[in-house]
Amino acid sequence: MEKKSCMILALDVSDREEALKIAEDVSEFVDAVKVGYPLVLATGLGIIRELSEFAPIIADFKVADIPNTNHLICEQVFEAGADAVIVQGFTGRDSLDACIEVASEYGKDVFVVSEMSHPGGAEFLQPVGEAIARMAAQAGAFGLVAPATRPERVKAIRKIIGDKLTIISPGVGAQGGKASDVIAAGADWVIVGRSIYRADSPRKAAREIAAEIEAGPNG
Ligand SMILES: O=C1C[C@H](C(=O)O)N([C@@H]2O[C@H](COP(=O)(O)O)[C@@H](O)[C@H]2O)C(=O)N1
Repeated sequence: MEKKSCMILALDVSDREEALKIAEDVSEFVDAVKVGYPLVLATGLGIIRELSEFAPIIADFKVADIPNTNHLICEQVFEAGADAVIVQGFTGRDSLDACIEVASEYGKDVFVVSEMSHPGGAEFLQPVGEAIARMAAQAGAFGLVAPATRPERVKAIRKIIGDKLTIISPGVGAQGGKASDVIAAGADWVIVGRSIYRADSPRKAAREIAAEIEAGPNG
């Protein structure tokens, strides 16, 4: 993923035409589009290849099963044309290895969820987030998902992994996180959904957030 705007669009809409229109309208301001269950369950897996015309696609399926099932899921994800997949890390090293093995066969990337951005993310996952980050680095993952709502956690995780892994951070805007703050804390990309796709003009919203990132936290 080429870093231009440091922004990833979370395209959590459920209409195919709307998804394609928004992706086209904001494509110059985002470095990738994250597609998850809301859009895929509504429109089918083919949307991944359709959207890949506009940007690299991160398939956010939070893959979290036994190694064999993880292997089978990741094969389908990359066959569908995704450039990366988001997996959970709490299932342990063998399950993560299965995802990374498939990704390397396809020349694609794996992002591992270390900690989550919502309030419940502090209950069970945050206490083991740093251990998951270490495991992901040792396993050869491409990157981590870490919360833009807790920039201090991003800073702590960045300290652990150094520049070995890429950090993508959701939770900007609708969840209260600030894009420039979490980039300053050590994230490489922010993931933005509702603040863009619910805006009257998604293109204008994306341009404004990209400008905020460019200007920095004190800009
Ligand atoms: O901890 C996480 C993991 C997960 C992810 O990115 O993997 N996300 C996703 O990031 C997007 C934020 O959307 P919005 O809040 O900007 O509308 C949604 O697609 C969420 O599913 C989080 O929000 N927090």
